[in-house]
Amino acid sequence: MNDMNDTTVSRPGFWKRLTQGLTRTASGLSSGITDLFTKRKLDADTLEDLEDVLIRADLGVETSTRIAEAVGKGRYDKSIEPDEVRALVADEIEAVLRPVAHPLVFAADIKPFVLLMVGVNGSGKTTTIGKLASTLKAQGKKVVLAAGDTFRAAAIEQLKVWAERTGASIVARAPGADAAGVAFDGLQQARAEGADVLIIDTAGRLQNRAELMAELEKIVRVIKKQDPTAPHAVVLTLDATVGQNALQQVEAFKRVAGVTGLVMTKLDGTARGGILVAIAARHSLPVHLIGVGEGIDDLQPFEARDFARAIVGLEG
Ligand SMILES: Nc1nc2c(ncn2[C@@H]2O[C@H](COP(=O)(O)OP(=O)(O)OP(=O)(O)O)[C@@H](O)[C@H]2O)c(=O)[nH]1
Repeated sequence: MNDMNDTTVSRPGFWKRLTQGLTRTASGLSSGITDLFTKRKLDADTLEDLEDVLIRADLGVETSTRIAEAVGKGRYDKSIEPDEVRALVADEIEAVLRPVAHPLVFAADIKPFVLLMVGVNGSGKTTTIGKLASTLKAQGKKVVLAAGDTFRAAAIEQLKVWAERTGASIVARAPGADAAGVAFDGLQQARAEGADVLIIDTAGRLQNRAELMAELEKIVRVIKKQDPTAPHAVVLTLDATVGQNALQQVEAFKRVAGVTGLVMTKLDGTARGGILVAIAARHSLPVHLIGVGEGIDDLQPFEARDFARAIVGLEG
């Protein structure tokens, strides 16, 4: 089995990118906690304020309430250091995230392993495909990319660039072509080449949900004609900056495409990175990777403890 945790980035480099990327969320949470617990006792009021700080970072009402309760347990009317509160909050967040932190595993006994990438336009699908393709190539795997976002010429071009960069094969047709046809050809080529992994890009026009649904369903149908067990993974990319809207996207793509795991990008672009915690609490879907910056190296394996500590501004 191969997973995406085979990272060449060193631990200090990884931690630096993560904390830098999460600065906006961390400073909101960290200073919120400092303001609340400096020279103040822990009581119902401070806990309510703590809950508000957590909700403002988009952790969701339910999770925020639970965390505030856990922090308060056995500590009423005592003074408590902000750092202790940060540590308690981080522990609670880690407990929510630990069950969902799973690397994307490409089972070696499935050949080709078919990965369907879904997500709205601009959510980071292409960057994720590039990252996965280069990691797989570095592991000596043979990869085929299928340019199934036939709606936009730029999407096809971008994927071609990634194929060139990583040495993956690519199957593409002209803009406007049938996406399911591209997926079908992609699987055929992957089989003919004896490829290990086929990654299929798809369009993400959520504004036309009926059409998108029909297109994704058709892609899945034609893939199954060649391999009834495929797709073996359906990964949804989510842009963290859309906030609560991300929860609706998860619902929609779960229904349409049977999502098996998530990648959350652009956590560096928001002070509300707690949305990942809200999604984890609500959907229990595996989170494979997180994006904390523009570069491909900013797309990192998702580690529950590191994320939990980084978003409250604690050291690793
Ligand atoms: N700041 C930041 N930018 C990111 C991150 N991930 C992706 N991006 C940028 O977001 C933009 C969209 O990413 P793409 O990978 O092209 O997204 P896509 O979903 O394929 O988008 P389309 O090709 O437009 O459908 C690009 O400019 C990326 O560089 C991230 O974690 N942080």
